[in-house]
Amino acid sequence: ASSVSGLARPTVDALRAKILHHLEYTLAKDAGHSSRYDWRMATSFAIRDEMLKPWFAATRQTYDTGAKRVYYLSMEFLIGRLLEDAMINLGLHETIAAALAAEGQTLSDIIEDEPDAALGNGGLGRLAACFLESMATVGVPAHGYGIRYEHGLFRQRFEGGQQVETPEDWLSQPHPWEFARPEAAYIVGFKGHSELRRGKSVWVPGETVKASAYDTPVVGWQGKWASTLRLWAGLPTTQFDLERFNNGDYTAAAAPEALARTLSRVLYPDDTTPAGKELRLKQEYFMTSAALQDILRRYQSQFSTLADLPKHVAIQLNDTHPAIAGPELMRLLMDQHDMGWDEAQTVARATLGYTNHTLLPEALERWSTYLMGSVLPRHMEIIQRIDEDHAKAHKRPPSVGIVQHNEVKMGDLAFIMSHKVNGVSALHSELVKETVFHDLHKLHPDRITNETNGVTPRRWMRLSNPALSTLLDETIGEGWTRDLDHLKTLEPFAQDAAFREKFAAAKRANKVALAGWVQDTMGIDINPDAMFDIQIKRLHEYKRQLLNCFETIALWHNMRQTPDAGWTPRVKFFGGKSAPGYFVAKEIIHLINDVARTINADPVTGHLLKVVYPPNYNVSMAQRLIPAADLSEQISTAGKEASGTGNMKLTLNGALTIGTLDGANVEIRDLVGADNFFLFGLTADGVEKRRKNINHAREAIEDSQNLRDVLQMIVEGRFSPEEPDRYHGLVDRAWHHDHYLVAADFDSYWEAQRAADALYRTPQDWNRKAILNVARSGFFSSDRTIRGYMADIWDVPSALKD
Ligand SMILES: CCc1ccc([C@H](C)CC(=O)N[C@@H]2O[C@H](CO)[C@@H](O)[C@H](O)[C@H]2O)cc1
Repeated sequence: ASSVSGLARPTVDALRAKILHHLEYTLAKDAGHSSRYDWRMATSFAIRDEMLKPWFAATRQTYDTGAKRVYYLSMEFLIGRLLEDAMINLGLHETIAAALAAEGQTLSDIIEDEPDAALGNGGLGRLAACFLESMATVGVPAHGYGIRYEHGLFRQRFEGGQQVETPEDWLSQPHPWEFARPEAAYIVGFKGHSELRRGKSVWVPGETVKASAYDTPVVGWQGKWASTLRLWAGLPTTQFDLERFNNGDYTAAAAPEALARTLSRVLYPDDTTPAGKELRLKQEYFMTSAALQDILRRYQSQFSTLADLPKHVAIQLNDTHPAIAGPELMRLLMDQHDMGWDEAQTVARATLGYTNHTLLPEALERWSTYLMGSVLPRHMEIIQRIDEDHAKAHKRPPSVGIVQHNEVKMGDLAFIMSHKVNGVSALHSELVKETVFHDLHKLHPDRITNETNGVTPRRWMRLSNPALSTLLDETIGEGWTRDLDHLKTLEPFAQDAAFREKFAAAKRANKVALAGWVQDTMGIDINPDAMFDIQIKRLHEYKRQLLNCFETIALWHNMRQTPDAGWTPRVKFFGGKSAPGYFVAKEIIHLINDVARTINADPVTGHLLKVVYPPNYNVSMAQRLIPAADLSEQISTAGKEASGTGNMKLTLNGALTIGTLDGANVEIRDLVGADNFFLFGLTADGVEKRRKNINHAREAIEDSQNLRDVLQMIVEGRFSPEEPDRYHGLVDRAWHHDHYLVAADFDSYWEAQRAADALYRTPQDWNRKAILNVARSGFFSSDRTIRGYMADIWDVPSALKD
């Protein structure tokens, strides 16, 4: 296989010299007086130097060949740490470890010292990060465009069991993986008005900022190719106002700077309900406009005819957050490049693709026409006219329309301005056709397609789970890292007792490591032979952490009554942040922590059940928890989780799933086999039907002794003796406003959990099923997902010749 760089790997001594070089010449530190930070930075710069080769080569080849480019526009990139990922993809992990050891440094300590780049909320942001790495591995000439937030997703800590947020400040230390690109800067306007000049609309912005670029290379597996993540920072367009400063009006003097920086100051921490704030709309336009200006500048440096843009450029919108791209691309083509209306619309539509990641009505962005009209007056004009064109071209039912009830529906705008729209799992894409875009689907029956999500096996297996990865390499060779379908060859080993032993040993080693970390960081003693039952994801009612919490209480209650009944010991892990303003989710966090405090202090069940909720769940913590999981909790109300990606990561790391027929759970179960999956609960259709019975919760509770006991204990303050009525609201909602059918699914969930208990007591059967889960989940590689986008949406070939 030819790699663009095709260069030999540096030796231990060469890398050791490089690290010492950077320590001395880049950090101006002498090895004897260097902190862990210094060693991390020097090591990062040494690795970064190795990333430049494939990066330059990929960039050069793309220019030389005039290859079609892919641009991924996203308000979020949940990257995590980069040092170890870069080492793994460059095949330098052992080499660096040896080089550092020779200098008395421990690689794992240096890796731990790196802050997560938490530039995202959850699934959508992490998917974007996995896609960048997969595009670099598959060989797609790709750029990601986003915002260089000074503050990523908030830090979570618990005070009295309640979530408290503090600002995240990953940039308080220099970030070694970015290159400032001050030459790549664009003016972005806001407000003002648009006027007709010689029959042409011209926008006169009321305020402007400068978007300045920072580039981070993302190398693929074996350093054969690389993609670029370009993040924009806000800078003032006006000079520092010295005169005002000299007149002592310091704040006014600094105002332009402050205003500009607010655009890239902080990530909005909502992952379902749009904040609907003006600053958020400005952030979305800021990122999108800078990206499109940069894309057209690069395009025109290679090609002359803008009408051919769709032949050479594919732009993917990561949800509606960059949906202003439709009107903005048309504005640039018309107002700055004199293209006609119809041609500009056709060119834009042929270039754009839109991915929908949620069906939750409250998550669909709608901007008031007033706000859109005041912040982006020219775009409001263009949106109106796009809507009129669409109305003229299609006999539309009243429900269809971008502008309705004084709101701009960004979903409809993205749909109408894209040549392809996709959902993120087979079930979700069908539900998108039947619900959120039902009428538009009728008008454009071939526009919606499906691209089931995936995850990168480099970070989520080879990096996170070296124990399993080494076992796979020894058993089926290491080809799986580039082509995850190779896992299929593992299938026969499920029947091999010796292999099952080794597989179980790898899992147990990860569980022992996690138990040590839980002891060190939380002082909780957990048994590594207990079943590690893990639910890690953002806190949201539809994800039903509450159902898991209710089952935990019921299990504890039953264990207490018959502690010697041969219960399967369990450790329940929870991990996840709630949006700061999401009161109900924060109450669920409080209850889980109150339940954990009570159960973990109970001597009767101490050896049978523990509940662990480490604060500040993030990418790096996921990498620590997932390899140690036995049971993966994917228990959302059917029809609500668009796909899920944690479910894929846990399956690929040998966990069995307990889940509903929702999102990608459906495809996981189809591939791993129904008898290797703990299914429970209503289907998406079943949910709609059951909801029609307004007493569905009360009836279910009255039918379930277990659930009634649980609610009784909670309402009595069993878990909040210091405030017995703390959860009266929560219990009332469980009886009367159980929108996500926690009660209706409780008993079947309980049964499924007991089935998991029983299987866990027969390790041979458990491990055989776990091995089959790994062997049959190669489909969930984000490389396969990217190849789907390349074929179905972007029409882009790989730049790598195999
Ligand atoms: C504007 C507020 C906001 C911010 C983010 C979002 C995202 C769409 C929420 C999200 O992360 N969705 C998740 O996307 C994953 C990747 O496709 C899916 O696997 C998850 O099922 C979906 O919830 C919605 C609304």
